[in-house]
Amino acid sequence: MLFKVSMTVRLPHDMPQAHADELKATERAVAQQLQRSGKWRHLWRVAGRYANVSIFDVSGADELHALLTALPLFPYMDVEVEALCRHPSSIHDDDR
Ligand SMILES: O=C(O)C[C@H]1C=CC(=O)O1
Repeated sequence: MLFKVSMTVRLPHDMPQAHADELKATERAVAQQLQRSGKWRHLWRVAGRYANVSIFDVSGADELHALLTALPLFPYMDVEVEALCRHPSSIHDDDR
């Protein structure tokens, strides 16, 4: 199943820079591993914001929930999830 996920990161202003840097580095490693696995299909920065729009390809909502809540930055994110289904006019076979 495909899901569109919008994540907005809000790190506390008083978080020590070293802790923020460590969280971001760990998040990057996890995100890149999930992209290599094919589960995190697209990752786009929203221009001008500390936010992204992503497409996940997972078995269902339970797997997506497990992946998102395991992200190191999850405690500092606002997350919005939308389930996607095939568009009848799409010419692509890989969008289901
Ligand atoms: O930067 C972000 O949008 C937050 C998060 C998502 C992937 C990643 O590496 O960090």
